[in-house]
Amino acid sequence: MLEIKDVQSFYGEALVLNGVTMNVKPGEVVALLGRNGMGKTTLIRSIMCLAQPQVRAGSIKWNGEELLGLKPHGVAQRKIALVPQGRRLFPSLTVTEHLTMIKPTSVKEGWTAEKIFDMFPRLAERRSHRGNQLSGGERQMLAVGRALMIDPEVVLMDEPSEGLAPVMVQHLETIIAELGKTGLGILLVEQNLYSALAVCDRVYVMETGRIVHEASAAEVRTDHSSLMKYLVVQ
Ligand SMILES: Nc1ncnc2c1ncn2[C@@H]1O[C@H](COP(=O)(O)OP(=O)(O)OP(=O)(O)O)[C@@H](O)[C@H]1O
Repeated sequence: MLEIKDVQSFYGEALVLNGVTMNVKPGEVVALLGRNGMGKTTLIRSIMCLAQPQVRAGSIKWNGEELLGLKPHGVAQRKIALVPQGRRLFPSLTVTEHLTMIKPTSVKEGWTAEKIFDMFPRLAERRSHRGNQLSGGERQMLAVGRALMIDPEVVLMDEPSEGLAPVMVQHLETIIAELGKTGLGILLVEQNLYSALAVCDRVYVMETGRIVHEASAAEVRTDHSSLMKYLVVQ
């Protein structure tokens, strides 16, 4: 289980996360909602121990072990994967190379490039295409596939549906729901309430660096009037 407690994160002297407490249990799809600039990406970066922001208070524990102070590759070694905002692919590497640079083809355990291609047939068709030759949807599929190649127990997804056509968003929702059923924990950063509700079990809402609301997805589906002031409605 991922347990975030009273986290305060700074960029320079600017306090951006001000006492964030939340958790993600195994097999749970948890949505972190909030408008632009509220601190969602900062929380993801804090969990991954990326160089910025600086976490100056609180704890981020994974199965009881403190993550703060680790290097990002140490976080990844603990089976925590990131699908970053903007996908961050290598323009000159092929689809296959993006996957096999994480795990060589000789390793047959866990996720393999072939299993990723089974999940995303479109990527299989494009396996020899380079990062800069892919559409936005294909890039997002590859970003998810690449994250899975570390055989994660939890995946942090930073606005994976951003900029995608509605049909791609639906495809991605199906994949996220299926992954959740396999026992993977997923922290899904979203701005769109309805997109999050299509897949998640639980919802947190962030506003200016604080969690201002927590509810089960079932509660929010029944009545989300109290959340609307915090969210983008599309
Ligand atoms: N590298 C940085 N240096 C200084 N301030 C930053 C940096 N990155 C983000 N911020 C500021 O921190 C605040 C939170 O940003 P963050 O990117 O975490 O928000 P967000 O909720 O993920 O929004 P978005 O959906 O736009 O990504 C914003 O005020 C932003 O301007």
